[in-house]
Amino acid sequence: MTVTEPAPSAPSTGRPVLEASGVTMRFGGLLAVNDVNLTVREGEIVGLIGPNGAGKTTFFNCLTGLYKPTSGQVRFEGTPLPPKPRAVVKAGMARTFQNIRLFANMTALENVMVGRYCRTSAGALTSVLHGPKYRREEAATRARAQELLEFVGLGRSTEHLARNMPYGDQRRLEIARALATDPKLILLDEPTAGMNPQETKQASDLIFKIRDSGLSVVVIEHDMRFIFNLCDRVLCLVRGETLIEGLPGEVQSDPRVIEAYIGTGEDDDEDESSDGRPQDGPEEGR
Ligand SMILES: Nc1ncnc2c1ncn2[C@@H]1O[C@H](COP(=O)(O)OP(=O)(O)OP(=O)(O)O)[C@@H](O)[C@H]1O
Repeated sequence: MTVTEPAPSAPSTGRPVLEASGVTMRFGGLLAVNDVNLTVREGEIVGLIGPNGAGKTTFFNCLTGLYKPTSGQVRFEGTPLPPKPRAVVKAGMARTFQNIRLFANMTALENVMVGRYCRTSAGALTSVLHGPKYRREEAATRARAQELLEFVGLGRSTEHLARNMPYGDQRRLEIARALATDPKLILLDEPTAGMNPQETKQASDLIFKIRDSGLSVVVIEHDMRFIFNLCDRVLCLVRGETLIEGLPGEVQSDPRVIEAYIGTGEDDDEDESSDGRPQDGPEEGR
């Protein structure tokens, strides 16, 4: 796992935005996440890595209110977060999903406008009557959505239907929609999955730009080069538990991390594909 470019410098010790303590999630007899702690500070980019089934997405789901953790607590800017997705978004936390979840038959602009509605105040009646308040808010929502599309590099695709957009653009559109909720923290679940190297580079540039605009970022990825070049800190989960949390260089060189991904060699017959590559290994620089 070698990295050619240096990792960005670690941010100053900003205020904690997100504090997860002792988060545990059990599905019947399966302990998917076990006593995981994570603090994300203002302006930080934190990476979450681990082999398939390590509990990364389950942990994200606990942070964003999709799952009520079996035990543990999630605090956002010092206040406990109720395990409800809407409350989490209102508090200032947005996310994207491993599998793209856009409104396929809506335009890029409409998709981003949908994300914006959690911050508008026009009630149902005002919306139906299309009164002046509704029209003012609608115009502001449209303008902000346009601005966000430009921010993510999709300024020329506003009227394209989401389903007709290239894969990398759809991922960027999802990020724009998440940004439309005015988050302080954004969680990205495998933002470069299926991307070619050029799209991956653009994704990393966009995440730096998001951080530079004042947000904190947590990102799940299997692409190790991407993670170690991007993040200020990295948390590695294995079988639902924290294996190590530290600076990218520390995590990258920890033999337990390498072992967790590629195994000790004892199970080679089971773990390797026919061409000898580990099936569940880190996808470096894909
Ligand atoms: N809703 C659920 N019900 C039961 N088991 C689940 C559920 N969601 C996840 N799991 C199990 O919890 C464990 C952790 O899964 P999770 O998807 O969080 O891992 P991951 O690290 O995100 O994996 P990947 O990198 O493959 O996306 C796995 O064993 C998975 O099968």
